Amino acid sequence: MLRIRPFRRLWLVLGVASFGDWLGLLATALFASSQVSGSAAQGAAFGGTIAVRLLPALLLGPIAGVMADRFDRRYTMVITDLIRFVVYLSIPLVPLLGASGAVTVTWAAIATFIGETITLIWIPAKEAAVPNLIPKSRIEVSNQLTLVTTYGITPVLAALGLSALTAITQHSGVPLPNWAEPVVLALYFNAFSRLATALVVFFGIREIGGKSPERQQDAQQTMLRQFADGWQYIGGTPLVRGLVLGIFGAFAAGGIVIGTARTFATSLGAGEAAFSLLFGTIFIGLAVGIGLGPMIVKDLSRRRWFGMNIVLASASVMFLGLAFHLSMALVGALLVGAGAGMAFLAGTTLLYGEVGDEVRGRVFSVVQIGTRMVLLLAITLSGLLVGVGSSRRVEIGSVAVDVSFTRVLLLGAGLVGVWVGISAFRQMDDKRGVPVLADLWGSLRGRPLSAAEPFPRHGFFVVFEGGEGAGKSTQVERLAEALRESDREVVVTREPGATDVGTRIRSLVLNSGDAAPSARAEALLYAADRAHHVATVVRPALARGAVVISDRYVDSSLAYQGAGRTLPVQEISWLSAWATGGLKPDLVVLLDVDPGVGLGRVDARGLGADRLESESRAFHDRVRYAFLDLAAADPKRYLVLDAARPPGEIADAVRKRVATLLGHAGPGQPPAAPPDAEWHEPDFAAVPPEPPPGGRRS
Ligand SMILES: Nc1ncnc2c1ncn2[C@@H]1O[C@H](COP(=O)(O)OP(=O)(O)OP(=O)(O)O)[C@@H](O)[C@H]1O
Ligand SMILES: Cc1cn([C@H]2C[C@H](O)[C@@H](COP(=O)(O)O)O2)c(=O)[nH]c1=O
Repeated sequence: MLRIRPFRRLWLVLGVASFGDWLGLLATALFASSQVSGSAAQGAAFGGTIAVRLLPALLLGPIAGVMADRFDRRYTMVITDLIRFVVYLSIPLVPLLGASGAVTVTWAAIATFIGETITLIWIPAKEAAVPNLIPKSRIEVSNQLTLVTTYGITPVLAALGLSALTAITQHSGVPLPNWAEPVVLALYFNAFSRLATALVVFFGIREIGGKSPERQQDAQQTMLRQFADGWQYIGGTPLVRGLVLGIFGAFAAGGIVIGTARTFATSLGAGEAAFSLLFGTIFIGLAVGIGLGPMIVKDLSRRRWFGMNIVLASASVMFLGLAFHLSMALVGALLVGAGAGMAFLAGTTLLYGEVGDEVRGRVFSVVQIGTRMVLLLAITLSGLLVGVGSSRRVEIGSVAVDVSFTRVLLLGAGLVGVWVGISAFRQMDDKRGVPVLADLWGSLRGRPLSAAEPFPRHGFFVVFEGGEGAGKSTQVERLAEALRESDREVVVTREPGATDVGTRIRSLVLNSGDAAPSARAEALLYAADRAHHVATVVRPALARGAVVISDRYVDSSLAYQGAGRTLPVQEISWLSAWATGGLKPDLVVLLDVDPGVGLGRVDARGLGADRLESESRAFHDRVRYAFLDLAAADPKRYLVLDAARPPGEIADAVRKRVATLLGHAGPGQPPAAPPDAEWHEPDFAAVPPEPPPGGRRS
């Protein structure tokens, strides 16, 4: 709790300063345009002042981050704020000293330029300092608060406040002295808000000061070396590189929509008002995404969420390209904003948490400058490109749509963004082996799936599945014999019952007489056996480089407890993913046999039937078709064989497939074709009533 206090103080003062900044931006532009006459000159003064605010990013950007990492951040923030106070205060004071309109405008532009340049040093120092003030678990909330305040509340308040003040003074009819004009008052507010920040940081947030030993050591290097190291760190750290590129991608998506919005609105047959609506909707989406996103997805992995949001924003840009009605376009714009906002929030939160203190200033400087540049470039380039080519009117039924280059641009940009998002997702996925949609759905419902456990996997994992008496044990032994002839270590195992714990579980589920577990308890018992089996037998063997051959694995639970007992299959899938830490087999050999034939073989052994073998024929039919459905959903991973064929033929087919998969990999080497990372999502909604077509088996 104590550690949060300084941050609260900082947040409050940053809110006021941000309000001052927005007020200053609007006021300086209005002030400059009010000093000259003629609409052209006023337009140039207004636009020029805003452009001047973006220019310093290009010039000072590269060294701003180095300064934030090199010097004491508290002093950096205080000194830069004091300079800004003086510079901003000078803007309304110059005309009071009798300067002409032209001199005043020129000075307003120069002062804005200096102020913005100084801001570029202040922001990385602040961004780098914030994570040192708050516990890691609170970073997202505080980041959320800061983003909403900076980009949502304060710009709106500034615009409303300024226009309200102007309206009141205009309607009152009382002539005001120059120094009390609303715009001038706003400029004073902007200047004094910087003074307030400097004082609070200096006297109230001393925690920002000082340097870690790593930063002290880094400061021995030249600034050029530190600058080069910063770029090397960003380029050479996959997570940081992915995050930075992803954030740029999200801003590019927003920029393209803004740049094309005017032409796009016209192509929808709507006018200026539609443009403003689209523009405003993006910002509403942004605020909604940043404000509500974390509450909705709850504990979903932020790395995954980041990639998902880039995909959401980009897919929404594509949707915009296809929209033929304003209502569709508004939905698209809302989703673009929400996706971009959530991606920005997740990305910056991850950066706060993952990037070390000694290099944080440089990373945030790149993010800050890069996003400005990308936004500016995307708006300008897309604004220029929309003029290319002519548009055609296409009629689809009763709807007429203008097919223009704007739409092509939106579709193309969206497609590239989707690709970037998927790549980012793949690069930084921390839950490999956990199905994406199930994970998302689970998180929305408050039950996120845990991440796949990383481990050095050098071996090969084959699983035999099938109904009762299909011949699994027979084929497991045959394959093991064949593989043992090579130099490989072969581990033969089974579920349930491969361990001491498993033996007890096996007798509980299969031979418990009248004390039979309920369906859910049964599912949990199989999962418990599996968790222990994977942790103590399968993973260690795979880590050693062995070939592990298991008689039954996860699919048995999906088929028996899911389809057989009719428990929700997705929940059984979650349970298994959790129990196994996301471990999937490289190959599943499914021995498919008519339950009548299989149970007949079991009967012929004369050992009696266990609890599951004694289930109804309908139960075993459901199990059979569930296995076949699982294989059909992921054909690359499965080898489906007709278990009525002679054992020797089946063994040959299995041996061949295993040899192909092991390829030329020697003992202790991973298989030639590494398995993909995710569980397929079973869907047993429709169990086929008739026997499977022969084509599904080899
Ligand atoms: N392809 C086959 N054709 C005919 N009989 C077979 C075939 N494969 C195995 N059998 C016989 O069927 C019986 C069951 O075989 P096996 O124990 O290998 O099956 P299983 O699938 O492991 O059975 P369970 O479901 O009980 O674990 C055994 O008596 C075995 O000799
Ligand atoms: C792993 C697993 C197994 N079962 C059932 C399937 C069989 O009836 C028995 C196992 O015995 P077998 O000797 O391998 O035939 O248990 C299940 O219902 N769920 C599972 O996850």
